[in-house]
Amino acid sequence: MSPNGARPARAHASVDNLRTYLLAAARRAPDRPAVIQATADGGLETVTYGELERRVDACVEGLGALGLEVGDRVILESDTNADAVATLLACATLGLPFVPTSPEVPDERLLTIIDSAEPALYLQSAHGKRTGIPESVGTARFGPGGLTVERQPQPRVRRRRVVTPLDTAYITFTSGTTGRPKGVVMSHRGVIAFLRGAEAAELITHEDRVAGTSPLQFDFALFDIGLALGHGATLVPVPRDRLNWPRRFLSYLRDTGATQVDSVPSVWRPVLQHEPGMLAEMGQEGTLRRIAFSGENFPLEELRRLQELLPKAHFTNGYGATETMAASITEVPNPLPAETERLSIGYAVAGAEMLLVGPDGGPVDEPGVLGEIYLRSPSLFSGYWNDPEATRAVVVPDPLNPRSGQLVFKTGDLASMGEEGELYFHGRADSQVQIRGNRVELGEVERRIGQFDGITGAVAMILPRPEGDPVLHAFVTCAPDGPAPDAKSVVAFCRAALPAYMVPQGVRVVDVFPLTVNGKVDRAALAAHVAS
Ligand SMILES: Nc1ncnc2c1ncn2[C@@H]1O[C@H](COS(=O)(=O)NC(=O)C[C@H](N)c2cccc(Br)c2)[C@@H](O)[C@H]1O
Repeated sequence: MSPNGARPARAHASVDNLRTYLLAAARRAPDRPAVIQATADGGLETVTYGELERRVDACVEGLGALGLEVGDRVILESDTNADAVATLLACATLGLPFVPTSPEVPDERLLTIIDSAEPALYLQSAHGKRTGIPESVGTARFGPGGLTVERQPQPRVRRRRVVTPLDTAYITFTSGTTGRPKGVVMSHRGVIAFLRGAEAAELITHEDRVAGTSPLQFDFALFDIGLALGHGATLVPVPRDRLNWPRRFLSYLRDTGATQVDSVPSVWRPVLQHEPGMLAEMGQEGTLRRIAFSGENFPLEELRRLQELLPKAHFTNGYGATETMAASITEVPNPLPAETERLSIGYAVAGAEMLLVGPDGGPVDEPGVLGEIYLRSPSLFSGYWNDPEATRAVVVPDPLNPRSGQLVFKTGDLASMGEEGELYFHGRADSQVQIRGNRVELGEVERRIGQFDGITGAVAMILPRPEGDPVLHAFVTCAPDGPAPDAKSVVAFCRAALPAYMVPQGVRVVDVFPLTVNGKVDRAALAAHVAS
């Protein structure tokens, strides 16, 4: 087929594509607010669905003139805002996978991602500060008026004529805990399948204002964009400099009229510590209708405190991995019953199903027995970028029907089943370790330590030792006004309630828990504490 040098391929309006799905509201109600965001001078501005679509098309025109081929990667570096959304929707329109990243990602990590993804183009906003992009990559800046090209991408042969639902919407590089970061390749069909499944959870209506707090490279941010725009609601991206100051964070939520806040659990820690009063006031105002969290366990003591301050709000536990965007969205009772010791991750979203598989590879049917979660889902990713071996390890034949050709996602998470088949998360399979032949339940150690007077948070982990058994260590944060607990009392407190092998050898007080760029507790950083 002769190269289609003429005009770029586009997604047909009736076919699943992120742009079509997320701008549907633009057709129905162009004047409704799509994004409410901070302006440079500290004010707020509203971008309507009609204006958003105009910005998308301006960017499509700029991108379309660069001669890129469907599948060519575009690095998109930005905080979450209307122009970033317009740019990623423009990429979607042309079948250009965007690789989201954000200004606080270190240079060498960005270069690793560029080295792996071999992008055609690197995009940042008009005031982006990144330099040092390799010569082989084109560079441009995006803004409300479209693109300003600085360095043309290298010419490519264009063969593709159609953008299909199976084409890649984005590739997000996970901070792979081990070695090289893995690029999760997600198709338009996969993303939209999850967003449609999430609609059945009826989290929001078109009147909601969803505050997003995750950096663009974390697919929680992409979920926030998809959830808000997919419902014709309003996205309220929270600027990074607001997140780090509890009072400013809460003021921003109040000023923008946010009705839902999506975040990892750690976002609430400083708010609970420094501004419980202001949060309680907002709880009484009733504007904040829902708190949705994902990414890791929400420590129950912290969750209970948050619920006390927001007695009218709904709480939602979102569980799942980037490889399927997510898996389940579960309402958390408010208040949490006193006897609850573990949050439910419920059932997979509509159209998907979680299965527990035992060590023998067969299904786990009885309640209370641990198994690994396998997820059957139309939002299954296309594979890890350029890593078929890693892909084959987690995209596996359906254990219930291996001959069918059906593939499921092997999550690496352990869970047990309740009486009605709802699941309870028990941690990562690869973080389950034995101490003297006994499986250690880190969550149980953390829960026990969290009950010690004056301790506000606990993280337990197993540290390998060059010789002999791995060692169980605990890190704790304490109430600022209370006395720092001494390690011996904490160890004794654990010994009184836990089997010997689950009693930490070392207990170390830290001011705050270190966090990864995505806001999860950075366990590697804590482990380095001990090694130092
Ligand atoms: N709710 C939990 N309780 C406990 N452990 C959780 C929860 N959510 C995850 N995890 C853990 O994090 C792993 C996965 O990490 S990830 O790939 O970075 N993805 C994520 O964290 C976020 C996830 N893509 C996502 C994105 C958008 C919306 C939702 Br709704 C969920 C899972 O395999 C779990 O081990």
